[in-house]
Amino acid sequence: MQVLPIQSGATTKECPPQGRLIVLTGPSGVGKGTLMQALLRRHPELYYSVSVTTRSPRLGEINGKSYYFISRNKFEQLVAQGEFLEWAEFAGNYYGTPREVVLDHIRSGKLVVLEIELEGARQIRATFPSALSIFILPPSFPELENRIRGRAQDSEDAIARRLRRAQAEIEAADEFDIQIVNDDFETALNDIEAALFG
Ligand SMILES: Nc1ncnc2c1ncn2[C@@H]1O[C@H](COP(=O)(O)OP(=O)(O)OP(=O)(O)O)[C@@H](O)[C@H]1O
Ligand SMILES: Nc1nc2c(ncn2[C@@H]2O[C@H](COP(=O)(O)O)[C@@H](O)[C@H]2O)c(=O)[nH]1
Repeated sequence: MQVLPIQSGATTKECPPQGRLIVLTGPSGVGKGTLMQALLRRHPELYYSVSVTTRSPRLGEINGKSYYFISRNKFEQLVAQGEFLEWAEFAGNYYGTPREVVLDHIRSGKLVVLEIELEGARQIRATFPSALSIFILPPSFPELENRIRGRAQDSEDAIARRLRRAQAEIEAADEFDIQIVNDDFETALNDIEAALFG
């Protein structure tokens, strides 16, 4: 049987060839989460990896669905135990992708989708060369700021930190397999579908 090596951190495992890791990345506020939710509604067969974070829940966010919300101490403990496929600090908080559950779903043949920031996406590209990585771009920087502010869920300080980081993130777009501009939402969603399903 043909096998696909999965390289994840220090370990190398094998799994059947049909599973695949898909990474959606791009600056904060560009619309990754909204696109992801729409994609999951259209394709319930996709497995969405719920991340772990030390950020406080926003209004309406549900533990275990939006994120697993944990303390910094607990997060650092999980890092030391090698529990993350990738992790990064972003705008003052930690974020990470649980390792085993994602590997299990890839092994069982699922398309596993991650919605993560730049540093984590780079880690995945390095450890999973076969992953498909999609970078979502805003139509313009002022529009990105409008979207972050329009979401009205972050403090002024958090918005400033996210915008400061966004410029460098946008400059990294070419590192990834596919670049999609999220101007018209339906067009961007169709472009993601085309990248995933041909
Ligand atoms: N094509 C679009 N046109 C206009 N507004 C959009 C578009 N796509 C998303 N938005 C809006 O932009 C805001 C930010 O979107 P979203 O929260 O999905 O961004 P994000 O990239 O997931 O941010 P973060 O990385 O911080 O979680 C939301 O209010 C969303 O409704
Ligand atoms: N490296 C990782 N980044 C992640 C993960 N889960 C989410 N994110 C990204 O963090 C920022 C901020 O998210 P927010 O919910 O606080 O707005 C955003 O770019 C997310 O895509 C993860 O597991 N690893």
